Amino acid sequence: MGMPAAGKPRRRRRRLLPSRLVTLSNMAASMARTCSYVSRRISCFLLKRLHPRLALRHRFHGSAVAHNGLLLSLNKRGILKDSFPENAAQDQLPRLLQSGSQTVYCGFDPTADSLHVGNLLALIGLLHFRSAGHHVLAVLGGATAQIGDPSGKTSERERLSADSIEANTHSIRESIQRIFTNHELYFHDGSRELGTVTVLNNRSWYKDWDVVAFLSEAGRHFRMGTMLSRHSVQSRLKSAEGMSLTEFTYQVFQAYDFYHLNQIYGCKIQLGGTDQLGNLMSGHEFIHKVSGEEVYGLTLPLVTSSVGDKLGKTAGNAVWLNRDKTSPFELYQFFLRQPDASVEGYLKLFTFLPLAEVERVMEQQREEPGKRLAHKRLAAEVTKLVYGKEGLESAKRCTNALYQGSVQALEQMSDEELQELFREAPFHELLLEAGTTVIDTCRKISAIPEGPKGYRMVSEGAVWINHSRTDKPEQVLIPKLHILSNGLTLLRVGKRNYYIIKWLGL
Ligand SMILES: N[C@@H](Cc1ccc(O)cc1)C(=O)O
Repeated sequence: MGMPAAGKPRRRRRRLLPSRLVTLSNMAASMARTCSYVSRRISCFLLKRLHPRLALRHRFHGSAVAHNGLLLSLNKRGILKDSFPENAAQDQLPRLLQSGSQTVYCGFDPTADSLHVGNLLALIGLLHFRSAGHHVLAVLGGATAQIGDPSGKTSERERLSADSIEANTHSIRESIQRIFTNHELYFHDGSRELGTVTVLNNRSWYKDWDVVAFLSEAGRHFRMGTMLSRHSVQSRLKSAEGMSLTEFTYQVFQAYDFYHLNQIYGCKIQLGGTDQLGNLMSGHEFIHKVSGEEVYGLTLPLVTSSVGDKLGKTAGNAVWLNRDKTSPFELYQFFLRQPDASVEGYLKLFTFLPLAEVERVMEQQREEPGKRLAHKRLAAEVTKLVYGKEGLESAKRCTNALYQGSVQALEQMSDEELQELFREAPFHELLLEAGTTVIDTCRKISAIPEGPKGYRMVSEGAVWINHSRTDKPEQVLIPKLHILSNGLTLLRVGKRNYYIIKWLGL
């Protein structure tokens, strides 16, 4: 039997899954039935192995989950933008959330080797659902990254090799898991049972499909007119470059993902950025046609800086969520430096502080703006979520070493932290020769202009070594004072130009 034609009255229809998955999910479902008759224990064990989500749904059924007011609270924090179908956020969705634990998903295409702060809001959105007892699926688009989402892009992405997608998937999976773990460790008060989290890769379900079967079965439920009407398609069709068939089909894959997750995990809610609305709609329509299930899309706002730039993309320098690209110190500094006008909004979006606490922090900030308490709280909360307690300590240590003049913090820094600091300050390795002076050192690393001008800069007090002003150019470097016990010298010229010297041959 083929797929029923689109638009026919709804009834229970055959599942649109590649044969191996059909077998798996049918098996799981029939085992669920068997559970109630035969040995519950054994079957549930097998069921859980085959189909962990089904088993969890049983386990959470009836547990004290906090669904009430979740959407309201997300709305107050500014985390929600639109829902699809429109108005669902006022009516059907709150009812659905109150009826018991739901499964919510959000997808991330591994087109780079790390997520960036722009993706953080989607993860935080998932975590709010998790805190309220709902189950969370983070889907890595190992397959969809090969297609390339045209949403929000003005030109087609370069094709990514399978190897780089694989490597990207690996490091993004690590960061998502780290953030989920940090949330559980540091931001969960234990008063409620957290929902589960599962990280999936959509390659795992496309590898079972052959292309002809996929087009023949899933493809026929998509209408060209609707697909062409999507904003992501329209804007690209008008461009000189146009759009490839590959990109055009992207919405089919994301729609099918939602369908798959709905069938296998009972997932009824998908989160995505505002640019994802078209893809969410495609999923909703597809699922509705094929299985008659009602599902929902929720969009999160695009976070921009006070001057309208995409958050974290200022001056072409993205702020990443992997330590080898953006250190805890850099992430901390990024949030610390946000303009005053953005801080309250960011505290609501990027931290889990209760709104009353945000209000209190802002009150303190208004009383003593110079202390920048709100900025510090924001930076600390985000750094702890992304890099954990250790990461936050490291960020503070680096901040103290670099900006607060703490020699002790400088001496305590680990190699990793030093490397991370070197990303901000140039790093030089120099051989320590007998009689090396302050001016020799400054010249070797080109920290001062050549000739008498540079000499004058030192004697007039523009140069600081390990946080002490050093205005004697001919002074010979003294170990312990100018060279720290870890073989380092931190040199500053003027207010902001830092140089780090690692002395060799000590
Ligand atoms: N299209 C999404 C990523 C995504 C991938 C697969 C999905 O099933 C869902 C979302 C984006 O580019 O942000």
